[in-house]
Amino acid sequence: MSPQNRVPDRDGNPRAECARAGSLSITRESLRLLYRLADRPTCWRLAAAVAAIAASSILAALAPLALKELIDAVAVTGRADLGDGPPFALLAGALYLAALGGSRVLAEIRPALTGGAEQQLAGSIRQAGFAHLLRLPMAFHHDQPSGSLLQALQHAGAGTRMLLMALTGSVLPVVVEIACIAVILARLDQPALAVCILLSGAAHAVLYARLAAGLGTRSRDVVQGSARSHAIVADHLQHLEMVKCQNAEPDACQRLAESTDAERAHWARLHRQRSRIGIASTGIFCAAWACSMTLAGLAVRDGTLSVGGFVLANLYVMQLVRPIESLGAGVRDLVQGSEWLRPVLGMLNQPTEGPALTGPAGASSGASASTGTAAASAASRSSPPSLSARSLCLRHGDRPVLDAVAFDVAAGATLAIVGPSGSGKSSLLRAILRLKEVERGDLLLDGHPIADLPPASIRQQVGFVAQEAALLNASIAANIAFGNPPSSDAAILAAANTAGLADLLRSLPDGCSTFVGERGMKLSGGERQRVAIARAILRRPSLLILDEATSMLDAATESHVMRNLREACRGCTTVMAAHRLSVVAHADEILVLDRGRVAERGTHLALLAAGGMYARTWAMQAESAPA
Ligand SMILES: Nc1ncnc2c1ncn2[C@@H]1O[C@H](COP(=O)(O)OP(=O)(O)OP(=O)(O)O)[C@@H](O)[C@H]1O
Repeated sequence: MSPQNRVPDRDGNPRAECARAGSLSITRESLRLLYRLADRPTCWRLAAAVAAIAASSILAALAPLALKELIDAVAVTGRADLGDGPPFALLAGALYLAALGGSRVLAEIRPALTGGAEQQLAGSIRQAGFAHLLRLPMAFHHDQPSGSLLQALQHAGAGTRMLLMALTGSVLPVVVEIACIAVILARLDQPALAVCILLSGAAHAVLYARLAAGLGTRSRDVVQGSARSHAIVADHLQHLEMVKCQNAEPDACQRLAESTDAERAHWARLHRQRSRIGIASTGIFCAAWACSMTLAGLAVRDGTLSVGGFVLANLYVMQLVRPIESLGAGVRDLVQGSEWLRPVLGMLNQPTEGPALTGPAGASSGASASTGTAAASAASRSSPPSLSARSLCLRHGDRPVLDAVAFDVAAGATLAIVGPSGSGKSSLLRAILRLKEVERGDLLLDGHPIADLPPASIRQQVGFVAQEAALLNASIAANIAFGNPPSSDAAILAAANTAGLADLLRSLPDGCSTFVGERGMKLSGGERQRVAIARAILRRPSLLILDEATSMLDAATESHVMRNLREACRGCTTVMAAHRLSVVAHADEILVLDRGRVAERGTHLALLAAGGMYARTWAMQAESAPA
């Protein structure tokens, strides 16, 4: 299957094989995944739980045998002989109680053993899912609401618990118990009775196999519905300011209400399907019980079965109710738990961008990070790469974005990309970072096709400042240090000062320790951009990529920050996109993009002299600039 086919749909379910696989194969895949993730203590705990379950089930199955002996002894002597010595009836009674009690005690030990295993596996699956999500290409994330991904990770934990509960609490004990009962019933030497019970078992198997498929579909609908609702909540919370300014709170609530209604309908269908299985199971049991008792009664009348044997047959048939009900519940939970895990399995089946780097983030980009000023850090960075493009074509889905773009940037030189909005500037920068794959042509880093280089090894040498500064809900210092080699407070402060944050930090009571809020909402747009620039400076990149990095700064601050940035990253190869042409005037070459094609190229002065698109834009901006 080609990678494109593995891109997920908008409902949170990958369009990979996983989304089409039947419930049974999803259950198999879920169990394989849990097996891979189980650590040694969990394996031991589960092995002990299985042993306890098997012993409990065997004791439960044997208990009626002791009762039969007790009843037969009483029936033969007419009374339970409590006279001389330990009588047989007393022994049989004691064994009956011991078997019942032992079975219960062992059954109670199971949750204590499986509880720890459930916690470990649920935690590990979330960890594995999150780690994998981070390594999936941006194309996956562009098509996937983050709320539904979050919900998929949560469902994975719940699904894991449900699967383990179903296996260790229902399916496994019941299978052992039914096997024991089958052996005992066979030894009663009542073939008609045995056939009757076997037929009932077969009918149940057919019932579960047929209804489990329907249950899988209903469970999948519930999971998708819930993912949709989560995506709606996350989407509106992330854009709360816009929702408020649009007075759109009722619209947002309405969207969630519609999704919740659909979800409720899916749940109702799931519950109906579960009830259908339960009712059909009870019907089969009643028919089997009526047949068995009729046959056992006839055998007692004909003298081929003792009274104890009749009671035993009755007990076992009755005792089959609970296991068969448990088995039904177990199968239902197994199917449902697997469906809860399906989205994460789908995610884990998606091919990642390439191997992640091991060791601390940015570790190789310079070990002397902890002390330096910007100048010292510039000296310690690895040598800058050259960058070139030949006939580069790129598309987003069916839309061509770049067409036959070519350029050469020597090591340490600066290439600027300008052009109207939507002309493909950001897409080109993302192609260099391998956040977007090239469709045709070559993009070469130091002569190596970027498509052949692991994304992590490219990004390790890059300092990237995006159009919208991405800040985590942490302190300013933590945001500057994020993903960079371990740095001292002095180095972080130096980077912040270089990025023009000195005045801001002085004005904040907590300085660099000030929390910036979710997505940096407690800072202004320009402050967020400067924190992102400080992060890039601290990285001591050999390749600097700036996408409208200073678009939110006033002209004076922009010129000050850009001067500092050039000084701090002196010697870096730089590729920058900007609308404000004054920012790119110093570049060694300026590429003017128009609808994905290179319309003009040259230095600032050459482009002005050419009197084309660049010169017209320059004149327009000069006119509107404040004196
Ligand atoms: N993930 C995406 N999926 C589909 N189309 C996209 C995606 N990202 C960008 N595009 C489209 O690609 C085209 C180029 O976008 P790009 O962001 O590269 O332009 P730009 O020159 O950087 O624009 P701006 O100056 O406004 O930032 C646009 O028409 C845009 O709609």
